[in-house]
Amino acid sequence: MKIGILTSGGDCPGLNAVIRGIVLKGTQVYDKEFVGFRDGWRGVVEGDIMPLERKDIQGISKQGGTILGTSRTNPFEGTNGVDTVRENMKRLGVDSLIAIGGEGTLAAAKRLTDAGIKIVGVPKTVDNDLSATDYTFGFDTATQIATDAMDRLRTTGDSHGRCMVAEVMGRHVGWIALHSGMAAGAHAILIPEQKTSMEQIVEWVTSARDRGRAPLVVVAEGFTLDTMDDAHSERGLDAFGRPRLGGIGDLLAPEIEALTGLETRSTTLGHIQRGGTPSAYDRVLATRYGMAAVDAVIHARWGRMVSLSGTEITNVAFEDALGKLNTVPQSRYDEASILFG
Ligand SMILES: Nc1ncnc2c1ncn2[C@@H]1O[C@H](COP(=O)(O)OP(=O)(O)OP(=O)(O)O)[C@@H](O)[C@H]1O
Ligand SMILES: O=P(O)(O)OC[C@H]1O[C@](O)(CO)[C@@H](O)[C@@H]1O
Ligand SMILES: [Mg+2]
Repeated sequence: MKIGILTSGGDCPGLNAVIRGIVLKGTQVYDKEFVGFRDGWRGVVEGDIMPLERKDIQGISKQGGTILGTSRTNPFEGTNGVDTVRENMKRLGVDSLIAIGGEGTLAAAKRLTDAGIKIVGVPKTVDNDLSATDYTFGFDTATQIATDAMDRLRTTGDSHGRCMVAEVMGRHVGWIALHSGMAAGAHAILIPEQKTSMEQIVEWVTSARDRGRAPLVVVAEGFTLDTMDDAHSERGLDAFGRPRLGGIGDLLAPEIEALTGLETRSTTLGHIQRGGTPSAYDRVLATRYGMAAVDAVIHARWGRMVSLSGTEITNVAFEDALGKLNTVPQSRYDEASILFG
């Protein structure tokens, strides 16, 4: 019987390194066979597979994206999800699945596991919003890309004496904003966990300006002002019916300019943060996750996700990873806020 691999949810750098780690250890150490399901749960529901032999994964750990493709397909929508998945797996000679994804993918994996499908999870997401693991792969690379972009925004901001607003990803949590903002020396970091007033933002911006600095404001896409009920969304719904975020930076910039008199520009980094080659850290973490996921399959650790604890790779039950999001703790925000203004 074969082991099936899928990548689901938003892509991120390091997915291919996980796939390579799984297939290399699985073929060389355990003599197992693998297939890849195309485009996340879509491939599982539609029985769309591609071969995954050793030759198929050569040299891919440095490649961004995922050779399997990904989607936000809901395996339970419009079909009798569990029966369809079970029948497809049986027909294709696939005994178990390794699902590489974020909290949404793993929530679907948990529902399938509860119904008897054999699944092991691997935590992926640039947002770093999964609990029960110290880090998800993809976060380090995204943070580095955002930091590089902010370094560039600062030189042009300095030249023109402008306030620069940099919008980064982070639907529910502000990890990318916090880390890239700290690394780039931002004068304000705005995250979903901390509603903030326009008055406070203006105070930070003017304080930096009055010291002769060109202020840098970093904002996560999921941030809300204290006057807003929901995160800013003007781009419709995603495949799972959730609002697509993005645009809060464009909303804030003219308000900052109007209230401070300081010329202000906004840049949304968007999917640039998810593209390109993974950092060395993410390649190593992803490869170790992949190899540990095969171990978990061999030891029948169904319904569990490999996770990073300190420097060790261990594994945790899906419910421990999914119970709550890995939000930025108040203490981390308070620590960073000493640097604002
Ligand atoms: N609670 C759930 N039950 C069943 N399926 C779900 C659930 N949550 C999400 N899914 C399915 O899994 C897909 C992937 O989830 P989602 O879009 O949240 O990405 P993710 O795996 O969290 O990764 P990322 O956040 O990095 O993009 C969703 O589009 C949806 O079809
Ligand atoms: O690629 P899409 O579907 O536009 O999704 C964007 C979302 O995916 C993420 O990159 C990862 O969950 C979020 O930060 C962002 O809100
Ligand atoms: Mg997610």
